[in-house]
Amino acid sequence: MTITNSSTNHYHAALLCPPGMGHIIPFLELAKHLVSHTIITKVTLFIASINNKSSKPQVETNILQSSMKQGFFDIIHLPPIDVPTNANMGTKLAIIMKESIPFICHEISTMTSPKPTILITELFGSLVLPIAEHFNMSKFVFWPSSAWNVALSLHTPTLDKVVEGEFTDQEEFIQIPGCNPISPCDLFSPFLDRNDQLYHEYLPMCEELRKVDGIFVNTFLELEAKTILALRSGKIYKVPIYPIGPLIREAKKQNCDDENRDYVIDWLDKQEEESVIYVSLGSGYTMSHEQIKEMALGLELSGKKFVWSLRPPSTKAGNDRYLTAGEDAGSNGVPKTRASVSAFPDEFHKIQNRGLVIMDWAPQLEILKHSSIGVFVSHCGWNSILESVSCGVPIVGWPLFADQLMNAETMAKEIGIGIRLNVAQSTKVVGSEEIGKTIWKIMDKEDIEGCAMRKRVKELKHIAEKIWSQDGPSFCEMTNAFVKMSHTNGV
Ligand SMILES: O=c1ccn([C@@H]2O[C@H](COP(=O)(O)OP(=O)(O)O[C@H]3O[C@H](CO)[C@@H](O)[C@H](O)[C@H]3O)[C@@H](O)[C@H]2O)c(=O)[nH]1
Repeated sequence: MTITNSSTNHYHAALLCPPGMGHIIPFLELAKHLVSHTIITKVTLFIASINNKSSKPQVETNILQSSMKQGFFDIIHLPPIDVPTNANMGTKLAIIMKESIPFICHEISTMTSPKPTILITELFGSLVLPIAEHFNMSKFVFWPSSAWNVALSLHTPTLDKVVEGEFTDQEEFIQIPGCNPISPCDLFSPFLDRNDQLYHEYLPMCEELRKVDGIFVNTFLELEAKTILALRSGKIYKVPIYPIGPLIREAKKQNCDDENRDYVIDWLDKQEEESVIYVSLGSGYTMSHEQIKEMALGLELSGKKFVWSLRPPSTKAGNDRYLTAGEDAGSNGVPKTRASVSAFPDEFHKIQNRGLVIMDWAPQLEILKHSSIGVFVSHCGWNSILESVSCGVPIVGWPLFADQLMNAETMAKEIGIGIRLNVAQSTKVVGSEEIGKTIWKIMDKEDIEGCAMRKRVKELKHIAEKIWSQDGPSFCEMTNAFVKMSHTNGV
């Protein structure tokens, strides 16, 4: 794309990222892509943090250190903020971002060459956006989740006026102009209780979202065409939408222990093509005893080999991070050498010798990229969905909370690359039979639906490969955003 004269100004973009790996990973990718974009000369990434007693996960430190070493952009850690321990994560994030405002203002006011002219943050940081006006900066939101989720948040101030009673008690699906309707059961945390502090934090964030110069969404047209077109039609609210995904890490740059990484990859090298299941329910979630039991039985029923990234309940991972389920096992299948795995149920021993359990940070992208992986059992965090798409791996979705229920629905229905598991509403657990038969269906070479999903995800993989090339669609979307900004704001 040719950039017009008025857009040849070079900008300094300040990025404000909430704490947590699900946010930090896509923000680092956004920062790298901005730096490599010709219109942006400098990027500063502010990372907010929570004041808690436990130290930062080693992997977070490793990932940030390796980005700093590359020296493409500056990283500023904001002072840790105290939050009530009993508050839910959404409320904690809102408090952290609001209380970080004085520190961000101080940092921005001291920056001189060049002064930051663009502020980009996430939904939870949107309450910080009014400071952009004070510093004469353009303001953008970066959305590390689906376009459907953007549509819901943009429509929330309208829904707030027309929906009576609790959202979750509605008998009808929630309608958003031009988009797929949303089941009240799939709405994320702020919608669960309109009297809760979180809803009162969330509503003004949605109002701020309506005032930005643009929303960068980590998605692309072929993934969510219907929703992106609805957003762009202005029927929901007139805000410029820029799909700039998929922003995901390179498979080579996984920040985990090399020896452990080699152990997993060597094991995968010995397996047949598309024969292994990869299981991971996210970077922070700890499975319950009951969930582990059903998953273990489900893996057994599937009859396939597996790699399972697992955080056991109420325990910390020990030093020895990788084990085959059988190798270190005692008579009941519980590995003897690890006090921490005493939390595993007996069902675990039924799958011994069939797979590999990773008790710490898994090299997820490298695993997904490996030709032996045939399916990903995922909690449907948006980064995981994008990574699976980019590696051409179909998904079995076990959504747990937050946006994951809507993500799983999009993954299965709009994107068409997998199946969402049925979760028992009372226990929030999926039965082993459901897990086993769904895995089987997706991996079965004879199953027509399974074949269609595998074909679709491979097509999307090829599209995703070219999307960030120079003059590829996502590169051009980013250019468009800054060209429009310079015309509108005259910066
Ligand atoms: O052992 C692990 C576990 C995770 N990851 C990586 O960590 C990221 C996890 O991101 P995601 O799949 O989005 O899960 P969460 O960390 O749970 O993400 C949070 O942030 C997402 C983006 O906003 C939301 O969609 C989720 O609901 C929310 O829980 C991905 O890049 C994974 O590759 C690893 O590399 N190794």
